[in-house]
Amino acid sequence: MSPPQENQRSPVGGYHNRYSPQVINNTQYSKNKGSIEAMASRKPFGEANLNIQGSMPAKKEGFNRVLDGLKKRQLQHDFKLERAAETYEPIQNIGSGAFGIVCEAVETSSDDKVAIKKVAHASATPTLARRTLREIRVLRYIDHPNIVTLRDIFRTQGPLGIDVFLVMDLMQNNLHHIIYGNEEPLDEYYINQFLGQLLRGLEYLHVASIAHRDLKPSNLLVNQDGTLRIADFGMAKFTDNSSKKHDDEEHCYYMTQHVATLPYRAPELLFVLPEHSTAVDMWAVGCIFGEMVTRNELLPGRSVQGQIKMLLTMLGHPPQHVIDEIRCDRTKKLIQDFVRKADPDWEDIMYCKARGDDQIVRGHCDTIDFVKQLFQYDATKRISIQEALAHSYIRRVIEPQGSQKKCPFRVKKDMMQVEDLSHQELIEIMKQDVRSAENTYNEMRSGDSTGSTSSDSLSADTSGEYHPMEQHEKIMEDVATQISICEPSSL
Ligand SMILES: Nc1ncnc2c1ncn2[C@@H]1O[C@H](COP(=O)(O)OP(=O)(O)OP(=O)(O)O)[C@@H](O)[C@H]1O
Repeated sequence: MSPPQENQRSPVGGYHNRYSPQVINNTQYSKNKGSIEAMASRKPFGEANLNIQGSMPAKKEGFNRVLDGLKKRQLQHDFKLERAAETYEPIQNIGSGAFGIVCEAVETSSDDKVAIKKVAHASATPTLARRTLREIRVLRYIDHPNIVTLRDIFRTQGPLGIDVFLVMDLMQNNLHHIIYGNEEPLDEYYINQFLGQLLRGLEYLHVASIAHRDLKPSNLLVNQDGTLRIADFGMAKFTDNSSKKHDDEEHCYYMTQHVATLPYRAPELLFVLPEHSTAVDMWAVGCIFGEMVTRNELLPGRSVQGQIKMLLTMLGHPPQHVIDEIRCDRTKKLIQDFVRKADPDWEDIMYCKARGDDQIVRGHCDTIDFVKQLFQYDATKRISIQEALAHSYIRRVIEPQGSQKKCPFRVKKDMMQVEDLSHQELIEIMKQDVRSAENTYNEMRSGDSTGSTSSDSLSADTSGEYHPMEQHEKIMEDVATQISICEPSSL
């Protein structure tokens, strides 16, 4: 059966489900060819056989009609766009997470396909408001080929507060589906390409001291041409010394609320260590890389305690100085009482997890060393993004790129502010941000290139008791003194 075409009607009615488990065509699979020469002999990446196939069984017509009707009603219920209904027409639900529902839609003026993420009642709790503001503030000024593109923001008034809608470029799939959508492990070529793009997207963020903090395969979106973009910035955070007091609170939060996805959670979050930074993402990179190679989660814990035991079993004990820093007595005791295991043999771990088919790791010292460096218990010893990009394994398998654009300085400043706001302030600033973004995007759509910036719009609105712009500027001043970086052009 030939693969369904994009937007072809599927046997069950509605559009072909491009989000069902997908397949990488392995016709180009060639074991042990990880070098740049081997990559060069392949088709250009844009033409690669990254085939997307539907896997929905045919169902009876009547049943399908009912099902379609129900889905349509659910979509209409979830995506009441109010004024924005003139601009966007929702087509189908394509994904949901703990905080958002995402639909595919068409921008009526351009016929472009977009993804709309709805964060329902975003103002209802401080956690939701902070998550939403973080996502808005990271994505608004970011422009990078490996980070999802935000096209528009708007809000509606829902029964439990504000519903915020983020409109993004539509991506066709996510890495989770791609890893598990095939019987065979992922082609080594794609593993390296995905890893390279993930590292480049992270470099852009980490250089600006922004940690994503929720990296996992389902948050890495992938298109048919193999482009990978990092998505879901609800946990993203500016990480420097000045945010330590919040880290303390968040460590407890992590322990109790299970915010970040456990199998990708770094030990400093899991063990309640005093500090964490962009290094948490590098641990997750190790987990994602291992998962691409083995088609199995490397550290699949299902509870905080289970995850800690999983680490101890697979990776052995943390060094004593790391244990000494743990402030949660229960965690400390759990680790101290746990039977000591030998240090990990990464070749064996990958081999065992891959059920004996790990062509990428077997016999490659540099790959093993790369993995070891990512799984350092001590975050200060863990490989940084720059070290990872300079590592011999990465240099062997990924073509070097020229110098990258810098993340705008305003993103750092805006992100810093998010962590200091009370619930009420979060709501006010979120409204301000959405309003100013709406203006900017509307002006861009209507071709007005003199569109006001966020600061213009914010300062224009000074009604009411609370003055976010004053607060904003004060924090900017503080940040400017705290961070000794001078980038006047991006201010
Ligand atoms: N731009 C996009 N294009 C296509 N699909 C997308 C896009 N953005 C998100 N998705 C899909 O929607 C799903 C949910 O989105 P997202 O992860 O942002 O929501 P969330 O509630 O914040 O998730 P989580 O529970 O991981 O925190 C994703 O796994 C992805 O498959």
